[in-house]
Amino acid sequence: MSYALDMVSHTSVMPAAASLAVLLCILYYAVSMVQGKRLPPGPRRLPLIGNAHQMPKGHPWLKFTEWKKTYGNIIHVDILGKPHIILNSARVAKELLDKRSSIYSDRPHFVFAGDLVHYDEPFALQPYGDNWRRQRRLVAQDFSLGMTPRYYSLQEKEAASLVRTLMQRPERLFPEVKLRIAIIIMRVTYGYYIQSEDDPYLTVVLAAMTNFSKATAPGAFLVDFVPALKHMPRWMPGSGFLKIAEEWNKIFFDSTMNIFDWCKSNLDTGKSLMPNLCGRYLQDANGKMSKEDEKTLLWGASCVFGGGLDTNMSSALTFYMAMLLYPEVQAKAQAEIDSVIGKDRLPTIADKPDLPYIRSILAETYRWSPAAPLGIPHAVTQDDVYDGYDIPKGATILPNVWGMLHDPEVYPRPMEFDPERYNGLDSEMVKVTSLVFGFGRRVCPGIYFAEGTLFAIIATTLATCDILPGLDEHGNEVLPTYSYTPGTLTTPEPFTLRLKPRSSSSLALLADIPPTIE
Ligand code: HEM
Repeated sequence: MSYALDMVSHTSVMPAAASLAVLLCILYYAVSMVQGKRLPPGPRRLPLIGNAHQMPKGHPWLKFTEWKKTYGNIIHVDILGKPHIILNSARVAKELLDKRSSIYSDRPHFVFAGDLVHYDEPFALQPYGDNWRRQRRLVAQDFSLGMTPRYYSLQEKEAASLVRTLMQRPERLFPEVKLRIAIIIMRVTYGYYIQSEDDPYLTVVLAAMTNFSKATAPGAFLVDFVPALKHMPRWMPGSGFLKIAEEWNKIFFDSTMNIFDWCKSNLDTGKSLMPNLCGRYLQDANGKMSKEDEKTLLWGASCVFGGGLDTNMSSALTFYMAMLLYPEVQAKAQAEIDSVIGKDRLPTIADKPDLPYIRSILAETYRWSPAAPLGIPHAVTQDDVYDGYDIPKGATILPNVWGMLHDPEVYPRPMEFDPERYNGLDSEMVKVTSLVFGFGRRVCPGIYFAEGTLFAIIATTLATCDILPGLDEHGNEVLPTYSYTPGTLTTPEPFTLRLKPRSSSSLALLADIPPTIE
């Protein structure tokens, strides 16, 4: 969200005068389009660049939350002529994004990431329309509430493996959480079992995700502000970004196609483990899937990794961080598990209805630090009016989910991690999940699946271990601070922990879970 002033990257330099002229024309046009409208209030704009200079680089949700005091629940900012509407209240977000979802379900258009690298082939970034709908249906069906129990045992096994490894090698906290979540996702999407961090099917998809962050980093590519540049001849100085786009496009296509092809060709050999998303639809088609349907499945499936990895990882790490900072919460959770489940077995995901305090910890994890603090931006497809304000067609809509979940009037002492604020009531917890997983027709299709993975990690860790702070070189305990990476998806900054087995029987229970290779 820190568009503008740093926008001319080293990758997209072109003759300055020409680009400036094009930019000015576009800005003039864009500004004249919104003139005469009664836009929501917002910080004072400068000519042409609008509010670009005020957009915070790191954690814009904090600034937007602060702006709420001055401008209120619905704020307009102009970034180089592009209108952005920030929603600071859950009520307004729901009224627009849920109730008016027929016009608020588009995505902003990315020129570099979308038109050039084609990251908008998967439905998560597809414009609202038939293609989006067809892909989404396949994924949403496979991860619907009724379908996710098929994956419980996998999620439980991987949670146990995670805990076993972290007991021995706590320094692997971040990479191990990532690996275990990646294993789960690859297995349920393609039937493929990642063997190690160096697995080429994994490394290529991680490379594609890294490039995606760079490609969508606000201001990284001038072509996003001057779309005509995408037609630049390749011999012209400053066209280097076209070469980058081509390279990243290849990595992205490889990351999507190779594993899909593996799944397709290993259905009959039995190596592609069932059930899995692609395998299921391919098997149902019995070799007669049309090219078009195959393409829909290919791109739809590719969203699972992109949508599920960093988000789940962020929440799992937030949980560990919270347990270090709130040992009393940890102790209560362990007491609940001991009294409901006992010590003769590990809790399972199916035990969730009987463990309200663990459910509250999960809800509080989402609330305390939502993985996507500003959700994923929507765009509006036609002019609209709300509360007397004009919302122009094409505006980017940014729900400030972090701000909504840290509103002291709704959540007193919002920076405290306090699972008791829900009184064990699912009706209160759902108010959190109904924001954290997004809105309207775009709501996250992986919500039940994500909850399974996180519940398994939380319950297995608490049942078997005490979660203790890491030690510095002098043997002193080091507590983490609430500090998060910048970006659309945010993750805790590195911290350390130790997992101490609660008893020999908890070690034995973990040891009883078969090794993760199936
Ligand atoms: C803690 C875990 C997760 C969180 C917090 C989360 C959050 C979100 C959010 C905020 C959105 C944007 C919704 C909107 O546009 O309003 C989203 C979309 C999406 N999520 Fe998740 N997600 C999580 C896990 C997953 C998982 C496990 C999957 C795998 C199936 C997944 C797949 C997707 C997809 C494909 C979209 C795009 C939906 C669309 O554009 O139609 N997510 N998620």
